[in-house]
Amino acid sequence: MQNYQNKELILIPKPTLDRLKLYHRFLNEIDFEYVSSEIMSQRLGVSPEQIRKDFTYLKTMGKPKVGYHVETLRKELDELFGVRKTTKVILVGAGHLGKALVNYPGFTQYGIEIVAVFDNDKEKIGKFVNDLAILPMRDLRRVIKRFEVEIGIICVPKESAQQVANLLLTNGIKGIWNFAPVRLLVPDDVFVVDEDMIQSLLTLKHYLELKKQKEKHE
Ligand SMILES: NC(=O)c1ccc[n+]([C@@H]2O[C@H](COP(=O)([O-])OP(=O)(O)OC[C@H]3O[C@@H](n4cnc5c(N)ncnc54)[C@H](O)[C@@H]3O)[C@@H](O)[C@H]2O)c1
Repeated sequence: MQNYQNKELILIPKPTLDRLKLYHRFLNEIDFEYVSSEIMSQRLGVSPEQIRKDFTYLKTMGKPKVGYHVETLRKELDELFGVRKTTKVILVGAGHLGKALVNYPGFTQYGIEIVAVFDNDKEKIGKFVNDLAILPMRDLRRVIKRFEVEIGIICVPKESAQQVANLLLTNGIKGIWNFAPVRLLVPDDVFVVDEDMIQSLLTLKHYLELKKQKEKHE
């Protein structure tokens, strides 16, 4: 029952949340004092009405003819996404993708710190990715406890993903960023976000196909 209540706490619908992330990124790129929904609309391709509606989820109100105070909006969105608080993360699967993620320097800017990398391949254990030594799976519990890790990233082949997820959960992880192309089964109080670049590419391919077909018929 309690698990269900946890999920109920998310009041902002997913499409709105996705747009708020887009606005957040945009606000970090500009150095105006105020920004209007019209300007944001021109730059982001979202209608001004939609932007104003999305901002009703925040405390900040726009001023007529001036717009929104950028710094206040930025702070509020930082808070919404927990950017100013550091969240400790571990990654399992130090392969092609796992290494690329560990090597990516951009997470820290958003309050995400990868504190350890794990793998079950004896050949890899002890080797370094960036400045992190690859650890054996038996160290999982100790590291999660010591660093109070909240999120686990899964970068193992799909055949091992559920088993790795189970291990993460038994050791106290409550949020999983899953890159394996498989639907993970988890209890209700655990959040899983699936990431799939292939799906995004297929969407892009689909749009290009549509465009080609349209041009053929014109
Ligand atoms: N979501 C995306 O857009 C996207 C893009 C690329 C790859 N992937 C997926 O990410 C995963 C990793 O891809 P890759 O190319 O890096 O693979 P890879 O084979 O290079 O790396 C996988 C790593 O996982 C380790 N591993 C396997 N089973 C394990 C277990 N039970 N416990 C701990 N470690 C284990 C392996 O030793 C290896 O180091 C795959 O599931 C792949 O399909 C997703």
